[in-house]
Amino acid sequence: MSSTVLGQVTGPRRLKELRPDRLPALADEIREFLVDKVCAAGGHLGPNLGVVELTIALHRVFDSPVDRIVFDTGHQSYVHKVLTGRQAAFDTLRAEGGLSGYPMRAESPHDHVENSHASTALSYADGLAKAHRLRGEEHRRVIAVIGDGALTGGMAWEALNNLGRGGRPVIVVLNDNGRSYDPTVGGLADHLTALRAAGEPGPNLFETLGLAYLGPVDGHDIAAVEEALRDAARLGRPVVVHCVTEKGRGYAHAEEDEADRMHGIGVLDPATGRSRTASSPGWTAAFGAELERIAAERPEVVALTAAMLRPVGLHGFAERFPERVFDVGIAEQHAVTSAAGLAMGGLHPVVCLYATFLNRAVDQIMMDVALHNLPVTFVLDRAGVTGPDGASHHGMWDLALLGTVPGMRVAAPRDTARLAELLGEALSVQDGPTALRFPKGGAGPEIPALTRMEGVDILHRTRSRPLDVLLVSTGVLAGPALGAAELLAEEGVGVTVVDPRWVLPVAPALTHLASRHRLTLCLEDGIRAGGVGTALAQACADARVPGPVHALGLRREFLSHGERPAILADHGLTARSVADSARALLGDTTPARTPAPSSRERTPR
Ligand SMILES: Cc1ncc(C[n+]2csc(CCOP(=O)(O)OP(=O)(O)O)c2C)c(N)n1
Ligand SMILES: CC(=O)[C@@H](O)[C@H](O)COP(=O)(O)O
Ligand SMILES: [Mg+2]
Repeated sequence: MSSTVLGQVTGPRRLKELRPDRLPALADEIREFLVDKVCAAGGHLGPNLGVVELTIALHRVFDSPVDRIVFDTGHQSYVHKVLTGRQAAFDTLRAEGGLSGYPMRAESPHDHVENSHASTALSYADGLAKAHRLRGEEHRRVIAVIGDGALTGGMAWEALNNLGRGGRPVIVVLNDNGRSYDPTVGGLADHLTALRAAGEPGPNLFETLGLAYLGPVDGHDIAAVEEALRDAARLGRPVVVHCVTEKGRGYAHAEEDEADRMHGIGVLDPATGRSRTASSPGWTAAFGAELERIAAERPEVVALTAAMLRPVGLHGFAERFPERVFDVGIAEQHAVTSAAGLAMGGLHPVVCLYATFLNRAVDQIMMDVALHNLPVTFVLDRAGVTGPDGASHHGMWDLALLGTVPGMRVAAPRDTARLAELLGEALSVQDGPTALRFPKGGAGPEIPALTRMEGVDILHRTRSRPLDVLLVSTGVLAGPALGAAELLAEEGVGVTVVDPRWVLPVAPALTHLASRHRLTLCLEDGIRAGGVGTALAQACADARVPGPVHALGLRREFLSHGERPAILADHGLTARSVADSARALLGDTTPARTPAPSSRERTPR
């Protein structure tokens, strides 16, 4: 028999067999395990340290997977995975082919929701409970675990509106640690603070909507949580069990982390809590610094975040201009339409999101901002392949989605110099929305242009060679494009590499340049279907450009977690793969001649 309590817990059944007096030791061992594994791999440490006792109680009271335990956002499901037989897999946490950092149905029947976008759990629970009723499976309980941050998302209240009236016995476990990254904002936060103080005269928000309310419960007292969960299950009606927890509990470096209680960490030294990886100045910091600089000169510039002030680089802005930054909670739809209001009121709002979370607010961008030609600028961090956060975190849809929005202009800087330039250009646009997108992490070296032609940067020309291939690179894919040009030039292939900077709508100069080359390839760190390459192909067809236009981008698939470079390579977005694609596709076209340079190319800057 294993010498540790944790070693004996190979699944929920063994957990249920443990004597209650063994549970504190189990909790301690789980915390030690989490610090060890998450510091080694990176991931969500603070959120999971906060739900150790809560998750133990959940799996002792309920009978997963017959009972369905649904985690909102899913970043706090590591303890759930430890207790459902996956301890050994934690050495592969968030690695390609390894354990996902979120529930993953292929990993376990105990996992249900893989989407890491917040505020969805109560809607899943509502649907599951309806299905159980209609299928005669009402013995299966439905438990949704939602954080106080996720509860600030509108979908959660749409679901509560239905749960309260429906009478279906859904158990909502509110994991209230008082924060998302920062302390949770808004009137709801104030209400929860009053409830946590165990004193809210009269019916609270949940009871007013028709749900029962049990709490506040000390979320770190296993017996108390078990009792509350059993009481909730006996009620046979929708109920909120309000558990008060502490994010980062039990690991001093997390508890003392003023920023975000080690919400999400890289590889750390567990003894010191310090990063083991050197981080180069990244895109996010460059954006934040430039926005601050511009805002100092332009009082009409304001900024919005959806509960991610520091992750999107706005903390400096907030310190300098506290009255001009708005944290709306995890509420991207509200953020966008509130920005429309700010713009209608004469300001120039900058809505700062991770690209993947833009998906949630496309209608608001389309019908609340673009329809009214409002000057709102969207800054999309983590655009393109992100990597370890997996399928619902890759920022791979923004180009295709924004390409459908009339009047939307989208820029993709190739380096931080262009980021500053394009942010300034975006904030000078007053007759419609603009968007700027850049990837996660470190920004590479500056890539200067040879010349600029009607806004399009010419990065490389193979002199005195036929105009065989036009490589249109978007954003940071300028690097692989230039690498491919070098490889092709060694084979006598004439290559021109251009960076349009403003990638949507298609720059007219691009169709002109395409008309002078045998083949055009467009590289994009986004889904190929409906992306920039598709738009360029359509523009070239409309302009009767003879040569073929091919989009090199991401396949229309949900991409699992892994490392960004490997995923890009798998999609043919490396210098060698691009050269191979060009060489193969050139074979299908007729050889070109070496024409004189076009009069449209201005003198080098
Ligand atoms: C729609 C959406 N926007 C933003 C995020 C980024 N995000 C991940 S976790 C998190 C905070 C969640 O806070 P809470 O629900 O209280 O959970 P806790 O981390 O406190 O356990 C945020 C904003 C997200 N996952 N989904
Ligand atoms: C769960 C969630 O949505 C965020 O915590 C996200 O994982 C952060 O991603 P970064 O680590 O790229 O900031
Ligand atoms: Mg929280």
